Amino acid sequence: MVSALFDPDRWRSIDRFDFADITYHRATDSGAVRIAFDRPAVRNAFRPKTVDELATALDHAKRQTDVGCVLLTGNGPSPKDDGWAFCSGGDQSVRGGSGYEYDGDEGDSENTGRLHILEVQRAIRHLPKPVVAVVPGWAVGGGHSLHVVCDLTIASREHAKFLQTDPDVASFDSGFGSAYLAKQIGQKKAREVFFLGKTYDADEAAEMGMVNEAVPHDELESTALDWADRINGKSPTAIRMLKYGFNATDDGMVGQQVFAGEATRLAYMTDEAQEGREAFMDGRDPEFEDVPWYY
Ligand SMILES: CC(C)(COP(=O)(O)OP(=O)(O)OC[C@H]1O[C@@H](n2cnc3c(N)ncnc32)[C@H](O)[C@@H]1OP(=O)(O)O)[C@@H](O)C(=O)NCCC(=O)NCCSC(=O)CCC(=O)c1ccccc1C(=O)O
Repeated sequence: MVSALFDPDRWRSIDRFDFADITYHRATDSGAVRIAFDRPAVRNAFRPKTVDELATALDHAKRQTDVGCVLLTGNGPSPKDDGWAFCSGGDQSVRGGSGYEYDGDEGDSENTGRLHILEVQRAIRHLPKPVVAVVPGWAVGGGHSLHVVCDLTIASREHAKFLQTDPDVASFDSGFGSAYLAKQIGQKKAREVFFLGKTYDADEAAEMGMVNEAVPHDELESTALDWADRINGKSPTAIRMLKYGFNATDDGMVGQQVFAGEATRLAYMTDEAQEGREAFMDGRDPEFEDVPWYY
């Protein structure tokens, strides 16, 4: 069993990868993929191997031109105590002096500590399609930050719990996990999340503005798939440009670069751009006289 909330009739496994810490599935009847943390015994904490696998799955999902939505979730419940989790952040048992450490020779170079969950945050942020955090239980520490950076969050009314423990374990996500959270729920509330470390349920998190909707636990994944279907019914170009437009105001020159890159792609699709390229290849001056100066 992948997860108690997983409907095997609606997903097929993507077998080309040999993942140990995550599961990766493609929806049978919609343009969605499901990436799930698969370490329920430790509340789906991530170790460097988990982060590598996440990055690989996200990159694969990015390249699927018939996939318009990524669902990121956590499998469960825990075989130890039936507890549910989205993700409890970095696995503290493998945290070394300079970051999270690979087990033995898992890493491909020197076993220096890694903090590359931040690269996964950026991958989610820059993915040219929405990523939905599907939260069946605890979202804690770096797991909380992941839900924050996702485009949408849907949460189990019965089991989802949101908690920031970063300052308890002397960690600090001073990027998306906190500063972007403040854009979602306001400065006072975001500071409360980090400075007081209170636990919020799904309804409270929705009220605060960091969760889009709290739904019954049993309906969590089917509702998430409904959202994916809604997204897939819309214009891929419009959704992509909207995502990058939402990002751009907070992402500085990188946000502008990503947005401008997609604008360039659209421009490349015009006769005007074809003329520029063909003129260069023909060794002649380009003829732009017929191109209107749109207003
Ligand atoms: C998640 C809890 C609140 C759940 O509590 P509870 O339901 O009572 O369950 P427990 O009995 O505590 O846990 C069950 C079982 O799981 C193990 N476990 C849980 N979380 C972790 C974890 N993160 N690492 C390792 N193991 C974990 C727990 O030990 C139990 O094991 P048993 O063998 O059964 O006893 C609660 O568990 C909890 O508070 N967990 C710790 C949460 C935490 O502090 N996470 C780390 C925050 S820091 C972080 O995530 C850094 C991320 C990062 O890489 C980063 C890097 C650079 C800049 C920023 C960041 C960033 O923050 O993103």
